Amino acid sequence: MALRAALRKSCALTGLFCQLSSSRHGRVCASPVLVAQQRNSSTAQNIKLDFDQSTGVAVMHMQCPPVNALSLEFLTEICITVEKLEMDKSCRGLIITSSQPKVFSAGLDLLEMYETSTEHRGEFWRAVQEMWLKLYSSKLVTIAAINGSSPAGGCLMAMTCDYRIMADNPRYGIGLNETQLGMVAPFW
Ligand SMILES: CC/C=C\CCC/C=C/C(=O)SCCNC(=O)CCNC(=O)[C@H](O)C(C)(C)COP(=O)(O)OP(=O)(O)OC[C@H]1O[C@@H](n2cnc3c(N)ncnc32)[C@H](O)[C@@H]1OP(=O)(O)O
Repeated sequence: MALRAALRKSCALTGLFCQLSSSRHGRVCASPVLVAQQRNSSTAQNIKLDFDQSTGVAVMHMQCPPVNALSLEFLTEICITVEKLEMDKSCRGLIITSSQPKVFSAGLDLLEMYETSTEHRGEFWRAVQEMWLKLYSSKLVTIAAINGSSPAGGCLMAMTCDYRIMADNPRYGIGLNETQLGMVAPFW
């Protein structure tokens, strides 16, 4: 049973990798084939979603300027998008990438933790937890196409995907640097 599930995931993955290509400028991008075959395209405020029903692959472009900082609102949008895709039986895989130049995600929105109420911060951290648990436990094959810097919460997001592909550019950094900000991840 477990083996069958693993095989299913791996077959779906082969299809997903075929749709990723990288340009000479160190950017990872969805192949033009995907755009041409696209059946469904929807846009939430900070997310552009391209879903190709013929392959079952969705591409979630994060477009929350300037650096895709993960605010409560943005985290909620991400969770709702993943939930909707999971409910669609024709969707097998999800590629997460960024529309912002040079940055995949700057991590948690620092302004959400600064001079906000205890109640708001509680809601915010619950949304952080929901985001990574949702991705980590998703039945979809998930790939982070990391086309820019991805510190802290951005790294967490990428780590909770099944696979990560990062653009080969020495200017792009990735890692869990939040302790440098004096921040300790809460006990969940
Ligand atoms: C199981 C649990 C495990 C782990 C728990 C995870 C805990 C996670 C914690 C966090 O994520 S805390 C956030 C940590 N993030 C950072 O430290 C990133 C800081 N930012 C940068 O390093 C850079 O901004 C950059 C992302 C590399 C982009 O650099 P660039 O030169 O392109 O842009 P610039 O620095 O000029 O920034 C533009 C603009 O964006 C604002 N900004 C940047 N990061 C954030 C952020 N995280 N939150 C809110 N806003 C952010 C920055 O202030 C600039 O705004 P301005 O134009 O108004 O000045």
